[in-house]
Amino acid sequence: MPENIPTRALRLGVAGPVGTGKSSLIATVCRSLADELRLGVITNDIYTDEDARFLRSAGVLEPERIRAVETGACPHTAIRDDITMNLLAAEDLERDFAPLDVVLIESGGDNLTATFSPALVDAQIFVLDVAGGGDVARKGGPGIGRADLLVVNKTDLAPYVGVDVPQMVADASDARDGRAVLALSRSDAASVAELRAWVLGVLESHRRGTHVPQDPGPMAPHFHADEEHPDGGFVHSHDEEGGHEHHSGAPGHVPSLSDTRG
Ligand SMILES: Nc1nc2c(ncn2[C@@H]2O[C@H](COP(=O)(O)OP(=O)(O)OP(=O)(O)O)[C@@H](O)[C@H]2O)c(=O)[nH]1
Repeated sequence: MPENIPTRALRLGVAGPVGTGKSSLIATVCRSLADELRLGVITNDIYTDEDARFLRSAGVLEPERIRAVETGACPHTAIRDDITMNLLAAEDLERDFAPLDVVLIESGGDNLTATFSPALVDAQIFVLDVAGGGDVARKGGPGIGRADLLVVNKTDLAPYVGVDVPQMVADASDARDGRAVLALSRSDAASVAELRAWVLGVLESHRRGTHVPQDPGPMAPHFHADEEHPDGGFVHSHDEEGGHEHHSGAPGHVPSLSDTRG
């Protein structure tokens, strides 16, 4: 019998580039599970509560169960390096609606390689879509390679964008050493049923105390444009321990210790 059976809700992260369908996937999960599970949602946006408002207007949960975290800057930082705002939001939601079964946390969607800290979520889904191109899955990165589930979303659009879905799924499976990949469209009931079954499976092992949160690893160094910065922006890198640094310089600039901005 495992000793650490959790008493709190399963926290499930949903990450992926802008517009790949994270909010819609959360709406789909809520629609398919709201009758049998007690759910809550937290969204992350830089300056707005746009995603929370979308989900509230979709009517998939009571509006009060959907909370927005406004990160102010670098939304990936709020799910990886300094997770305080999200942890407080999750704890508040769990206290206000106790007991909850699952809290879904949507990332800000600002970067292809953003991942959640395993200190914030128990499991994470990384969402790509076919409209981003069939070769995206081959490019790898921590979310694509090591999230608990990779979703290849909007498969209904594949014929219009010339993407071979089975090939994209096979490429993704290769990049993931066999970890789970799901081809999804919100209009394809069979794929929605697979997503639902996956969430229930993770919840079951979370409740048994046998689920072990995995760290996909830190995101790749990337450039933040900033008009007021003398170099036009700065390079943002994350280390294995979850810290992060800002360095002066344009894209391609190799930072040295002396130009670390902290
Ligand atoms: N055809 C099709 N469109 C979809 C599907 N899922 C989402 N979309 C559309 O894709 C667009 C982006 O969806 P969102 O759910 O807002 O994507 P997101 O990743 O949350 O976007 P950000 O929060 O801005 O990063 C919207 O126009 C959705 O209606 C799908 O399965 N099929």
